[in-house]
Amino acid sequence: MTDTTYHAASTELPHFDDDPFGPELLEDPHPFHARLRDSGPVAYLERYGVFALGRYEQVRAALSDWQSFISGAGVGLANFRTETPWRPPSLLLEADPPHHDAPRAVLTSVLSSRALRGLRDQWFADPESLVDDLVKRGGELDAVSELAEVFPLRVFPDAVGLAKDGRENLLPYGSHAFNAFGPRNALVQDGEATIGAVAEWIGEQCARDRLAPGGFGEQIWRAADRGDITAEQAPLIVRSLLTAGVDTTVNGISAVLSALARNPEQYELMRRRPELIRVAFDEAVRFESPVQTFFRVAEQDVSLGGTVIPAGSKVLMFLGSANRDPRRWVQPDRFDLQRDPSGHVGFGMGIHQCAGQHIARLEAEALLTALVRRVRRIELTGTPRRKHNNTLRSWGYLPLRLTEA
Ligand code: HEM
Ligand SMILES: O=C(O)c1ccc(-n2ccnc2)cc1
Repeated sequence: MTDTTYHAASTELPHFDDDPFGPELLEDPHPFHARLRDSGPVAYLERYGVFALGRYEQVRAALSDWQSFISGAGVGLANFRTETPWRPPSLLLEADPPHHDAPRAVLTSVLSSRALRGLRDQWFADPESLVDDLVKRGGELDAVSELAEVFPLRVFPDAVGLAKDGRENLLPYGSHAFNAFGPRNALVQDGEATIGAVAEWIGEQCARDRLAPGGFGEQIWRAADRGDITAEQAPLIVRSLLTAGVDTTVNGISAVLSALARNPEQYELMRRRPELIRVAFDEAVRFESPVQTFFRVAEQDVSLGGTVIPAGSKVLMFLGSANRDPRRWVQPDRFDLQRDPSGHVGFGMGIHQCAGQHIARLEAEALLTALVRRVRRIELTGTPRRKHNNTLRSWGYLPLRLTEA
C-alpha cells in the first residue's frame, strides 16, 4: 500500500465513499457538503483516493498556502506528475511561482478594473436592448438560453478581439475543460467525442493574426513584444481567456437570476437600492458557487486541521461547501443582499484568485442594471433544470417571467 492509503486507512480520518462527481451529488451537493463539514476539518474520499476539505477555514487555508498546496501538478483530479494532461497545462491555473508570476502579472494588467473602464459604456448599453426586446415580447423566457448564454457571448468575444465566425465553439470548449478537471466519467467521455475540432478552432484563435487590434488577446501579444512574457506563452494565455471567459460568467449570471427569482423581496430591495447590485452578484457567487471545486497537491507532508496530509496527495477543496459553512456565515443557505459576502471563496483566494473577477462583476452589473430599470418583478414560471458538469454549478433551463416596470 502507498503511504497515502496506509495513512488515510490507519487514522481516525472520516472516510466517504460518496461520488461528488456523480449525477446525484451534481444534482444536489448540499446534503453531502453538510455531512462532510460536520465530519471534521479534513476527510478522505475513498472512490478517488483524495483528501477533502469542506469547511471554510481549511479551504481558505489551502487556497492561501500555495507553497504547501501547489497547482503545478494540476488543479483537477489528474496528477500531472503521473498522468499526461489532456492539453498543455495552463500557465496560470496549473502553474506555481516563479513560472506563474509573469503570465499572472500580464493578465492582471489586461483584465484590471481600470482596463475595463473603457468597456463599461458599451457593456451597459448592450443588455438594455436585450432586456427591452424580452419585456416587449411578453417577458416569458428561458433565462439560460435567452439571457445568460446570450449577453456574455455578445460582449466578451468582441473584447478579446475574436473573429465573428466559430464563436459557438466557446461554450462547448469551456464545458469540456471544466468537466476535464473531474474524473474521466460519462460527462468527459461524451465531450471527448467532439472536442477535437473545437480545441483546434480555439488554438487557431490564439494566433496573433486572428486577434483584433486593441482587444485583450492582442494586448497579451503586445506584452510579449515588450518582453514581459515570451512569444510562446502568449497564445496559451489567450487560451486561458477563451477557456474561462464565457462558461463561468454564463453560470454566474444564471446563478444571480435564479436567486433573485426565488427571493422576490431581495429583487425589490435591489430595485429600491441599486447600490446593492454589486453585492447581489457576489452574494450569488457565494450562494451558488458557479465554480464548485478545485484540487491541489500537497508539496510536502502538511498538517491541516489536525491531520498530516502526506506529500504527493491530491486535496479536493469544496468551494461551494465552504461558501455555505455555518461556522463562517450566518444563515448560509439564505440569499441575503444585506449580508457582506466579502471573503467568500467563490473566486478563490490568494495568488490564484480569479483574474477575471472584474470581467464577471462588470457583466453582471451591466445586466442587473438593465433589469432593475425595466423589470418590476422576476418570477419562476416552471421547474428549473440543472446542467451537470464536474466543476461548474450550472442551470440548463430557467423559466422566468419578467414583468415590465
Ligand atoms: C462567475 C465567474 C467566475 C468564477 C466563479 C470564477 C472562479 C475562479 C476561481 C475559484 C479561481 C481560482 C482557481 C484556483 O484557485 O485554482 C479562478 C481563477 C481564474 N479565473 Fe476565474 N472565475 C470566473 C470568471 C472568470 C473569467 C470571466 C475569466 C477570464 C476572463 C477568469 C479567469 C481566471 C483565471 C485566468 C484564473 C487563474 C488565475 C491564476 O491561476 O492566477 N475567470 N476563477
Ligand atoms: O488556463 C486555463 O485553461 C483556465 C484558466 C482559468 C480557468 N478558470 C476557472 C475559473 N475561472 C477561470 C479555467 C481554465
